[in-house]
Amino acid sequence: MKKQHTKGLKNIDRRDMLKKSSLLLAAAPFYFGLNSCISGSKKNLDADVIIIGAGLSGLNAALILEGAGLKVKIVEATDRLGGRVHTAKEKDVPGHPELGANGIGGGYARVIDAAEKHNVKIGSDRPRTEARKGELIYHIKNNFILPENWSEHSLNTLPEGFRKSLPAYTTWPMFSKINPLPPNDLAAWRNPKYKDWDKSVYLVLKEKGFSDDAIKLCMGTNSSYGVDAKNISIMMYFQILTWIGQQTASNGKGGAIVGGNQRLPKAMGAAFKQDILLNSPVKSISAEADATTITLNNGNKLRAPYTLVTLPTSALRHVSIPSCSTENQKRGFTNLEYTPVVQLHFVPTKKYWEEDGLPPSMWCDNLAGRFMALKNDIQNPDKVTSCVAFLNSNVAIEVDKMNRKDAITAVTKVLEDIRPSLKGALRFTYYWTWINNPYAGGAYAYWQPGQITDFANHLAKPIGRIHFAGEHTAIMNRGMEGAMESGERAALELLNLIG
Ligand SMILES: Cc1cc2nc3c(=O)[nH]c(=O)nc-3n(C[C@H](O)[C@H](O)[C@H](O)COP(=O)(O)OP(=O)(O)OC[C@H]3O[C@@H](n4cnc5c(N)ncnc54)[C@H](O)[C@@H]3O)c2cc1C
Repeated sequence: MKKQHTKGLKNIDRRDMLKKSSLLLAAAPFYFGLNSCISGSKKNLDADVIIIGAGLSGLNAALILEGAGLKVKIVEATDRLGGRVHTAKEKDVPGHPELGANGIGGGYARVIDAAEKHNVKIGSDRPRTEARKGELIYHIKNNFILPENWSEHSLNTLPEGFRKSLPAYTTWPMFSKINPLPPNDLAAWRNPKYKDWDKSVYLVLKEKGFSDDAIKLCMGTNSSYGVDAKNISIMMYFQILTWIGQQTASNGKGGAIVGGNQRLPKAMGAAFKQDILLNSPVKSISAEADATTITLNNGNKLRAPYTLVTLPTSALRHVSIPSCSTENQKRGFTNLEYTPVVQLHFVPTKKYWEEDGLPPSMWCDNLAGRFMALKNDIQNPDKVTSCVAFLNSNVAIEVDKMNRKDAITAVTKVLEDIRPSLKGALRFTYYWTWINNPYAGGAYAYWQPGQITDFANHLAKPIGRIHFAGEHTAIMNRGMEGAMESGERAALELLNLIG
């Protein structure tokens, strides 16, 4: 019997890819292999394909190519697999919250299939990076505001018709109402037909009567995407909404990997039988007529007929590559930015929320960001295991510019100033930045006005024998599923060429 998650989304966007891949894989033993299929000089080749980056996109591509009989080598800059899937170690933060990807959608067909195949369990009871319902208070312009008091509060500057919605959720229903994309066409966001919508969220909110103050509150404070309303395209929100609609329609069971999402890339890495070079940052990639050469920071070189690059553009900017295939691609590699995220983790040493009677978690318009009391002990679901100051957008950038010690001092001071019960109630445990990190450069790609029209369809264009994958090149999906989709697309692209 087919499992629930094999219905829905998977049928929409995987049908063609899988048809193609099953034909190719069936033919694999006869056609693939270093000596049978690579033209040109075969001397000094280290693999058929070198894959740079051991995130989900690189690992998925590697397993598909290995399954087709190719010799594949993965080269990874850091000492671990998973990239932006990164679970905190229990010794660093009790409850091991996710530092990177958190939720797995019910329609994440590839992620769910991979979890099943590699024997990691997806549980609906997941460690969280957000507060539970009823456990959050807003802290705006130095005032505590309970969600139930927001609609009538004097600091509520939202226009009529929006006043009842909380700042973090105000714009979504309206964006949903004006979303021009067809609900079943997950690729439509890149269709030039809709290019007039590739404009800033700011412009749209102004047209709807939002003041600058209200826009800053809703889109420039703890914003999950980008930095502020002026530098984000509303088309990206339409894409997210269309995709979420499909995720919901799939009726699948999502959640998170039991024991931490990082178990998935770890299991995928264990299933891959060939070499994975860790601690091996790549510094340059060059392409000749019949081969590609990658040079590591330590000077070592590897050669293969094809290289697949899975780095976010922010990390790729540190790597020297040949000229782009188009000017649009060059602009994309240069300008596509990643959402700023910094996290400071603490362990509560007393129940500060009982002392002042306020909810334990706070949504703040200052350096404390989203301060969340996390309950990540599945055996003991009411226990606050740790707290995180989850900083997005401008506050993340501000804190990231400080040295680590000053950042911890500054955020702790703000927390203690706004909420005296936190004085002496927090033991700092762990600091993590996705910004000041040469191998990430931010959490996930966000599209600025005009960028989707300019280069979304160019980012994945091969430069000679160098191919590209990664979440930012995904067409139908986002996040982890987008990474898996892109790895699959790139692997099939290579198999088509090599076969
Ligand atoms: C805070 C946060 C929250 C998120 N929440 C969610 C969520 O709830 N749900 C969801 O689906 N997704 C979420 N995501 C997004 C998701 O994690 C990513 O989209 C996905 O993991 C990206 O995979 P990737 O393979 O494309 O890139 P990456 O995982 O970034 O892989 C690229 C790899 O390349 C390596 N690398 C970089 N430079 C070099 C170099 N020079 N040489 C060699 N290797 C290099 C990196 O170390 C990395 O391992 C979140 C991400 C973050 C950071």
